[in-house]
Amino acid sequence: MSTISNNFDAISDAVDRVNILKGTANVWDSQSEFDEGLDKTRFRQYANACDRVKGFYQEQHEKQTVHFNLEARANLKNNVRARMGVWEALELLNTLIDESDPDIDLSQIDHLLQTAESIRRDGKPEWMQVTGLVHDLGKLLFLFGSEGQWDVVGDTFVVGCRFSDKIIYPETFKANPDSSHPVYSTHYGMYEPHCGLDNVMLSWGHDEYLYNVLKDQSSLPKEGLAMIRYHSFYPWHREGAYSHLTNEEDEKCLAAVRAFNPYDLYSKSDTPVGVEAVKPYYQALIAKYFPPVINW
Ligand SMILES: O[C@H]1[C@H](O)[C@@H](O)[C@H](O)[C@@H](O)[C@H]1O
Ligand SMILES: [Fe+2]
Ligand SMILES: [Fe+2]
Repeated sequence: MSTISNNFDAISDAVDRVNILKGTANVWDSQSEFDEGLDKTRFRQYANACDRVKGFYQEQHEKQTVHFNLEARANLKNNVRARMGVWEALELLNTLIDESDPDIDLSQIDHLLQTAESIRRDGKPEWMQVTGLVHDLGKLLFLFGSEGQWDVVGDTFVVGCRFSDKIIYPETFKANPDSSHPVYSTHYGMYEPHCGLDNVMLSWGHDEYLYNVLKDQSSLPKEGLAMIRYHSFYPWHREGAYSHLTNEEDEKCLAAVRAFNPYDLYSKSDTPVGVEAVKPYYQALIAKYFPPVINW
């Protein structure tokens, strides 16, 4: 009996995968609308970023300790911060100006719509468009009693092992007490070799928070959830750090996260999208992938 039901599970998983990829053979195409005519070198220029950005990372790199990260996760489990739908969340987030971002002058709803629209223009599947639409909604943490922006926005990195020199402003970690911790300052730190990203603690912020909210409250495929969870993990997805901790499963996620990245980063050069014009389209997509009310 159990074999039959296991078989059913396996078949329905396979059908789900086929449906996800059906008609979307180009999901991981490296070609995107940003491949021509855009000067990509003008993004993420941290060496000559303004003091706001430098100050942000100074504070973040000092305060993201293992101790803080354990507390943040415990706090997440014990609380529901708000109950609202995705569109309402988008509108609420619009009040935040992200201090970590050297490239954005627009509001968060503009950024999310630009990301989603650029994915849509490239003919990518609906689940990826809607992932683009929501990927930064975790920044709502800022309105839910975060300690500042340093525990909400910015690039992420692994805590609990030596801070990688592939993280931006690596010298600022000197001020983090974990830099001189007998375990956390070592190559593997508190981890086993190739334990997989699912078993490491990434610095707490909007990615990890939103992943935790949506993993049980959406029908996004695992690739979409990986895009959300790792989109700020530039030391890994762009710089190739942490290969001593990752496993084969992470390689599959990496392809998804890399496919997503250009839409997140380079759409910041686009002109703003008219919210009202695209609202009905995205509200229909939201209804397909999320319940009407989410526990945040
Ligand atoms: O400043 C940005 C911004 O906060 C993004 O939302 C995040 O995903 C990036 O990694 C970060 O560098
Ligand atoms: Fe983000
Ligand atoms: Fe983003």
